Amino acid sequence: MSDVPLAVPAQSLVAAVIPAAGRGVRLGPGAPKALRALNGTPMLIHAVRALAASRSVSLVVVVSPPDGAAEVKSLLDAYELPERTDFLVVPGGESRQESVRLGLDALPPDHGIVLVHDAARPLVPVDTVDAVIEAVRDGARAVVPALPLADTVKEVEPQPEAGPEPVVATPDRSRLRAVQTPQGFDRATLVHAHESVTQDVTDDASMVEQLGEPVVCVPGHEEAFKVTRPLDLVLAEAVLARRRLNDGF
Ligand SMILES: Nc1ccn([C@@H]2O[C@H](COP(=O)(O)OP(=O)(O)OP(=O)(O)O)[C@@H](O)[C@H]2O)c(=O)n1
Ligand SMILES: C[C@](O)(CO)[C@H](O)COP(=O)(O)O
Repeated sequence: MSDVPLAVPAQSLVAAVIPAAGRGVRLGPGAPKALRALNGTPMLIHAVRALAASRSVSLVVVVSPPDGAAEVKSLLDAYELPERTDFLVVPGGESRQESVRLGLDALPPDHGIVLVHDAARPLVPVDTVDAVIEAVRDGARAVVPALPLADTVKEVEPQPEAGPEPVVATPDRSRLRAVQTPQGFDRATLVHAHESVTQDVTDDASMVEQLGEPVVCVPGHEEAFKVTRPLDLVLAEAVLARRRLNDGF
């Protein structure tokens, strides 16, 4: 366990860091993934609106592609966003982990709760954002939204060449969860994790786990899926179309 004291008063301000510096290699050729359009609006703007929809989030720090800070600032100026929320843009790094750290470095001192949310999860519902914040306010150091798995999962022995991979094990699916973002943290715990863990990780909560600190899951949401491959764009636009129908415009 770390000796970082837990100090999240009920009225702590909440900041969201949105890593958006990835190239989107798995999506195929084109602009950096966060800047590609979903129904005519950049994915990043959908993600920023999704986080700023929470009345608890007073600051959003966007971590832009390394040479894209000016373009991202122009986008934030061009699209309608809630006036109660402040926005900052900082250039990102080579890995998601580095981009998140650069976002954390830019936070002003007065925000005690930090959410980290992938720009690539543009459709997360506000109820999921609020559930994560509430769990941190209730005393958790690290909170991840998560869903049970729909598929059986096999552990395999990866092969150097393409070809059949021997199965090593079939983990008990009932104990596995697919985790999403926003992941929510007591700020001091997350900063300490980013200062201490040097190993490559794929999410922020696993850095907190490496400190020996508890991480808890709250229910995630199907619409918080990550836009990773081309088919995910089709799904995202279908979700937006369904929302427009449900909203009656
Ligand atoms: N150097 C990086 C790499 C990723 N990300 C961000 O981390 C989130 C999750 O990453 P992922 O979905 O893997 O995005 P990409 O790295 O862009 O995708 P790919 O691996 O296909 O290139 C995305 O919002 C992405 O912009 C980032 O800020 N900085
Ligand atoms: C952080 C994350 O979205 C949680 O599921 C995921 O680990 C990011 O992985 P990626 O391969 O960098 O997209």
